Amino acid sequence: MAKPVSIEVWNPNGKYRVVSTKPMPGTRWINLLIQQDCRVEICTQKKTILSVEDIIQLIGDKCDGVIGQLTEDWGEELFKALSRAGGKAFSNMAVGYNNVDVNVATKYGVAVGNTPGVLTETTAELAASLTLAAARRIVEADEFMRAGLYDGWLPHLFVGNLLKGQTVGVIGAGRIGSAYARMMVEGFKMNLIYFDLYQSTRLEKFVTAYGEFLKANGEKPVTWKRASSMDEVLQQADIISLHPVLDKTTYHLVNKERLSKMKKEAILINCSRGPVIDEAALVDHLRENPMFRVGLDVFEDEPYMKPGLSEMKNAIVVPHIASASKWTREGMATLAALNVLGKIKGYPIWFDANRVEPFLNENTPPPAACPSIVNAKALGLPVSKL
Ligand SMILES: NC(=O)C1=CN([C@@H]2O[C@H](COP(=O)(O)OP(=O)(O)OC[C@H]3O[C@@H](n4cnc5c(N)ncnc54)[C@H](O)[C@@H]3O)[C@@H](O)[C@H]2O)C=CC1
Ligand SMILES: O=C(O)C(=O)CO
Repeated sequence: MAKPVSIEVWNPNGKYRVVSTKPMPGTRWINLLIQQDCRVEICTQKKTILSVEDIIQLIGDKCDGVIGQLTEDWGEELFKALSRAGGKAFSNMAVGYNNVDVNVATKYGVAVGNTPGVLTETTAELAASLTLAAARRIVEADEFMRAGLYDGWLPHLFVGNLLKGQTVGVIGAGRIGSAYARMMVEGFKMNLIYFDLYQSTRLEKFVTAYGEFLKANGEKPVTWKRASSMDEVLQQADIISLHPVLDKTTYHLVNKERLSKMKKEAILINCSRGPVIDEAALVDHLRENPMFRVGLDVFEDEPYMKPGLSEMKNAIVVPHIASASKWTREGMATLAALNVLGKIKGYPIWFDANRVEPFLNENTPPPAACPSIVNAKALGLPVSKL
């Protein structure tokens, strides 16, 4: 028998029981649920990653919906328990939902929500930060200063890479990949090469227009290219940033063979999901190519790193913080709560998951809709006409 899990309860007499497996930033999400007659139970257990058994306990005998985290394994056992407790909705507090078996959720009639859009710029900014930190060797230089090793300016001290005029490669030019590409093109006048299964017309138009602007001002225009294969990006780009979803097609997308195709002094950034890179192969590559650098926000076996990675001077590692700005995290909590609430109340699905701003305006009530339900079509849920 698993140990009881500690919880905090809001609005104990609410009609609908909604469980959040973690305390989440801000209070708007709690207030929105309470205003619509929900009893909100927040797990306060001091344990970073809850087990399936812990969550089954939290679900209990009656539960209308759950807000969960990307660290949790939402598969057969949890959706069965949720459905048995009368649950209709689950939402990840994340845009990525590779921790959720959506087919199983659909089988049990449970809607699966995610939180797109609100984290796009914040995540792209972290990818840009890692790019700059890797290009200019900021972490190494900081460690050097703190160790008291600086004894005067030297022509060769921490020489890194100039971004201006170089080529930035983006794999997965969706919301975040496109936002990152724009930052690097506009901010550092880099040329763009991207690979995605779909054409990103908006991104291409942006780079074209910015190139024309530069030309009109007597500067060298930036350019863009849609690559016909991922390898083309790896061979041509000086900086490569990974932004695809994690699924069967993107598991170990960057492996030993592909690493060997990249330039010896290239910089690789990953703010998508750890398993997109074969991390053991990456450690070998970093060891054999000291001028090759990486900036990683995500890891193959989080929270662990593959042996050897933490010793590599040419790697910058941060603990999955790409969406960690206050506004974004509060917004993610709000979208996740509204996904669950909307399904419980029988609201339709918002017409465009890429345009969720109306749900984030704190001065107006949110639309009566679920912001983003990934299995809406499979469940035959109606779409909002708003
Ligand atoms: N590190 C972090 O904290 C965060 C990580 N993420 C990750 O970033 C991912 C992307 O998020 P969004 O940009 O909002 O999603 P999105 O759906 O807008 O973009 C993903 C893009 O990947 C492309 N893609 C899919 N398979 C591909 C393949 N085999 N090769 C090339 N491209 C492929 C899709 O066509 C799409 O354009 C999320 O699924 C999540 O895993 C998102 C937010 C924060
Ligand atoms: O949203 C996601 O997918 C994350 O990884 C955390 O923001």
